[in-house]
Amino acid sequence: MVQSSILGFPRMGRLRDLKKATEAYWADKISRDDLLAEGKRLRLEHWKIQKDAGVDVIPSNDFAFYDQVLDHHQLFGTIPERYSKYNLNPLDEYFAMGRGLQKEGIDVPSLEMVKWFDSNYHYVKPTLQDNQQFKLAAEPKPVAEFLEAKAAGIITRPVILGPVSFLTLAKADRDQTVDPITLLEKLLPLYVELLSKLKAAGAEDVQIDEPVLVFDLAEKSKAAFKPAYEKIGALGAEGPRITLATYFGDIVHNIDVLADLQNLHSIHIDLVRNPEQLDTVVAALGPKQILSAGVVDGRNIWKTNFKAAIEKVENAIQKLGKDRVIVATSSSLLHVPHTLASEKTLDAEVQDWFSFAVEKATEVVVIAKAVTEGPAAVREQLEANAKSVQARASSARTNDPAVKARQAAVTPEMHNRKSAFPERYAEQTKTLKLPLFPTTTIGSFPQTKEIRIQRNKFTKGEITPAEYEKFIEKEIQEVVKIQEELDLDVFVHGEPERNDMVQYFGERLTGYVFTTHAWVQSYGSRCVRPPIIVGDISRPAPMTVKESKYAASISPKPMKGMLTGPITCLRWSFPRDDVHQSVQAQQLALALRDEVVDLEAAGIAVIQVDEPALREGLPLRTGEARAAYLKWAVDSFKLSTAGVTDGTQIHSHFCYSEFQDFFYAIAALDADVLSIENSKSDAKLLKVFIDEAYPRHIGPGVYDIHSPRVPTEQEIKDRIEEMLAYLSPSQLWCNPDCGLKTRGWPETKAALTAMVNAAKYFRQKYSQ
Ligand code: MET
Ligand SMILES: [Zn+2]
Repeated sequence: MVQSSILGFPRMGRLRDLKKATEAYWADKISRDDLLAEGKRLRLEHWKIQKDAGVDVIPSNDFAFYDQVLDHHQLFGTIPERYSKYNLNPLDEYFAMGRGLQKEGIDVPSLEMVKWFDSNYHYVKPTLQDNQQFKLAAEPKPVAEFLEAKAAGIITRPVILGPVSFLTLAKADRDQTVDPITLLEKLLPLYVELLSKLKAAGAEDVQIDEPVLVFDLAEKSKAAFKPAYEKIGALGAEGPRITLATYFGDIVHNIDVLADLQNLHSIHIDLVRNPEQLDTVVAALGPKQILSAGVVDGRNIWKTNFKAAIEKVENAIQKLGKDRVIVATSSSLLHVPHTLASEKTLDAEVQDWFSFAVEKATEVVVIAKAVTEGPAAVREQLEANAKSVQARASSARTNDPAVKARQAAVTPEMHNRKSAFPERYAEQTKTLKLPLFPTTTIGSFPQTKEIRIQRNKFTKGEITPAEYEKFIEKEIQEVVKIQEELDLDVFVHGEPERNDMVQYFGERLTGYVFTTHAWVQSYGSRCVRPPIIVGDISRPAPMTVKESKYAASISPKPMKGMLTGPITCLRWSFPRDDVHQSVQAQQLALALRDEVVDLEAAGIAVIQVDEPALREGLPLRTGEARAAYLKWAVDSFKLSTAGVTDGTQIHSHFCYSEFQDFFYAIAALDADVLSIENSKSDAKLLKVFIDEAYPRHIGPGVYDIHSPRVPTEQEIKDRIEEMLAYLSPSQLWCNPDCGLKTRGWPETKAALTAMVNAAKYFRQKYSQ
């Protein structure tokens, strides 16, 4: 019999129950016991959902109150002393590492959090010491959760992060120099101990995630697999059977590692992302080893095409036989929303195309049954599925001939500005007349409670569109007045009308749909609800011109139009899986190009196209895949911005500072002005701009907007002074790191006052 399996289930619950409980606990509104009980309730509910769906292999220890990687800190006793010294309750210590703690004389920042591979989930980086000791928790969470499920009559497969991935994803603590992978020998005994404990508790199977196998691994990490799994495998019958799971990429480039993993029970691979790796992996399996075939997408919300998925599994069965294949989700389902059943407002046509975690649980079961008993056993499901797949493929919503025709007519010239930067700059100076060290902000001003209340009223129909528009105009008037008082040089309208920088545009484009409950965890208790791209994208009408034009009409200063770029619109949505992402990006680019041209025609001479997600789209592996991505990503940006005349100044914004390995891409965008996050980084990073002789203008953020702390004028001056070591006075702009929507007004005004004064100081210094 071919079994069905799930690699991990989303833990937030149907109505983001975990988020609510966790935040209530942080706000002292519920007790620790209440929170623990809610966690337990959710775990049970999720196991039952999977069991009721008929899933054979159900995960445990996929639950976490904050982050599953952070859980391993407590599991292995790697809690830095700055947290452990307070002797907090373990749960509070855990949250202190995840989100920092400022309370009753304790003031400790969080550990670093970074993106989990190329997903929008963030994990807390394991942070290790030079003399790191490891100690297995007295009551290891994987054992506790296994027993909890067992007590409820459900036998699960505990999930743990493997030693090589744990150490490869780890870093030395600040001021420490240890190379984490060198700690392998010390860490391995804990895995052995944990696995024996799991076995003793009754766990026959354990899933060990080693997703780093999809990277271009450093030799040291790659070489760590052999000793690690020799040791783990040596447990033999004393330990559980191990499924080693990889996902989000292929492992063909590391295939030789499999030779050292032949004592493991099974190997899981992602056949949604990389179906082509099947043959290579099958050929490298040991004679009895089982293949866990990830054919149900753990990263996206589309209904699985049963026919295609069954073909993939059959293909594996042909080579291995039915006993050696398991049907699985491609990765944990952490990255998809809980259930489609919560969506009451989607229209029936598109609703039938989606499948969230609960629905995907049924999908693995149907596929497993189809290959075990033959298609007749699930004929009804297969027929319904084929119908829905067919309906999606031929729907007028997916295919817009006008969009396709427009894409076919895109020429190489459309990607380039009319002239090179020096000529453009000369034209821009004529109209903009900006001083040295021009000051500006990144777009949004504080989104006050009042703004949210009015937006809510408008969404619910409690106020008319005209009333809402009046309100927005009043907000714009206010921010214009404030910017006048602050004496900034390039104004913004403040984005009061935008709920979210992607959703706002999605709602004004065809091809997008929106959900009401489809939340996915981004980090800790924070969830996002990405819009879904269902079809060809076009712009029926201008999206931002009204607000920008209004703002420009009430001030003599240059007003910056503000757009979200094509790659960010794509990356922060659930993309289509039926056309390549480059095609979707180009459609977005064409829609935005029209907007840029319309803004210019409306008299907006400065236009910023934000691309904060450009870097995170980089493929996990270097080399060709990266170059290909950068080509289409850069082209999309250029296509969206190059329709204007030389006199229009194009800005772009990136809120991350790791642009060293990425410099060429940013430079290739050919934006007249870049603003980048920089206030927390070493100004030395800016050296790349001299080394590469960057010719255009740039505003490295002069202060951090993530905290309410107000920088002093002197701090900003020092910052600018440092930047001047790398950038010339004539190319430097002054701006914060990012938008100010999460800030309050008092600190915003104070910080911008300091910024403007600092800029004036340098302006004066350099104009003499
Ligand atoms: C995450 S980048 C945000 C840019 C946007 N224009 C803002 O100011 O909010
Ligand atoms: Zn930003």
